[in-house]
Amino acid sequence: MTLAVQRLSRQFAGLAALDDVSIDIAPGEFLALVGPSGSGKTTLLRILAGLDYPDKGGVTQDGEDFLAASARERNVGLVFQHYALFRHLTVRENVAFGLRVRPRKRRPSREEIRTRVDTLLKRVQLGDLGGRYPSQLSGGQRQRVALARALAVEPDVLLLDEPFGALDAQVRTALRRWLRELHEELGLTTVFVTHDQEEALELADRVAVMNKGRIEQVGPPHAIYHDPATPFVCEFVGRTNRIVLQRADDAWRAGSWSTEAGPPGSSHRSAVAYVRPEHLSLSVPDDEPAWDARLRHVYLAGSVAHLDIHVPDIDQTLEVDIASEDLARYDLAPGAALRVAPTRLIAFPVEDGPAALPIAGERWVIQGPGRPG
Ligand SMILES: Nc1ncnc2c1ncn2[C@@H]1O[C@H](COP(=O)(O)OP(=O)(O)OP(=O)(O)O)[C@@H](O)[C@H]1O
Repeated sequence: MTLAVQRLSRQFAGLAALDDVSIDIAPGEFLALVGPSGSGKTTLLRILAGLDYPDKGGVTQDGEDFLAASARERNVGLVFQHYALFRHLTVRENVAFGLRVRPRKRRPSREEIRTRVDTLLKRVQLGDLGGRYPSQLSGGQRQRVALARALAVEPDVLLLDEPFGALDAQVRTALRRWLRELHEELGLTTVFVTHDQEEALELADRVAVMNKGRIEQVGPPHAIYHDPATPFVCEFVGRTNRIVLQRADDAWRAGSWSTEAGPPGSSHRSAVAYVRPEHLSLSVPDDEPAWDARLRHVYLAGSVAHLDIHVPDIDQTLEVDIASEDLARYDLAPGAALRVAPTRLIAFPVEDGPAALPIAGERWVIQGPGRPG
């Protein structure tokens, strides 16, 4: 059952929490909503859950009006960051709750409830802890109980709002992998809100990046990471370096580095370009344009080394990632002199004038030193 979100708008005190948002959520899809604080993620989720209503727009489920159904009729499972488990109920009773409170006609028998709770507790790997109270569980265990409780009513759609937000990094990583496996096993449609873009890229089939109540880009994780559509997505998702390019005749230039690449027929004079740290090369052939740079710091992070290098020519410190094992190969100690050049940039021409706003819809990719992409 496809959920079609059509042109939703929601205002609070004159401010747009959602501004004309449309997206189709396919059956069995794992969709992550990411974006900075206040970008409208929770508002969209609450509307899907039936906890809030839009001022404009609608949602249909296979053509039927989804918003006309009450929260209960929608058959959604909900999990929030702060586990709203009932403290006076055991784990088993918490998981069974949604089934016990059903109207008599739709309520499964005691025996059926017991079997279903057993199965779910095993599935969330809490089979032995059914008799405990929430206060006797770790944060990660409580979130798994919350998830089991949401799953007990056999929802069509699972809505998760920062479910691992309050957990430490290690538990969080373990739980997100586990959640992805669970999602694949059950084939549920899942909408997952997080402000952690890494979590979204790792978990989701598609990621919707939200900014100021709008969806800036939606696509599979690799497209969001490798082909960000707007400057905002470049800056929000993953680490990046921002460089200003100036046009000089047929070349685009930033200090001593230049490239002949440019959008065909473009008449713009300046652009902002984004380069990922892994797209800055330290082994540039002598006849290719490059910046002279000096290594400032090396941060070793396991298999990857993060370098801060200073490029006097453009007066910027850039982040470069290389494989840790290459540190010795390049003889990289702080203070070392380097030649560096971007191997892939995403560039957005900007309007002339002090505001230098990006020109909507215009963007080009520069691939390889000096070669147009
Ligand atoms: N009930 C409300 N009353 C007034 N303003 C609200 C209400 N709910 C949300 N807002 C406002 O709407 C905007 C979007 O909020 P929302 O909670 O959807 O953002 P979010 O992306 O989920 O943020 P976060 O990551 O911080 O949870 C914010 O500016 C917020 O202050």
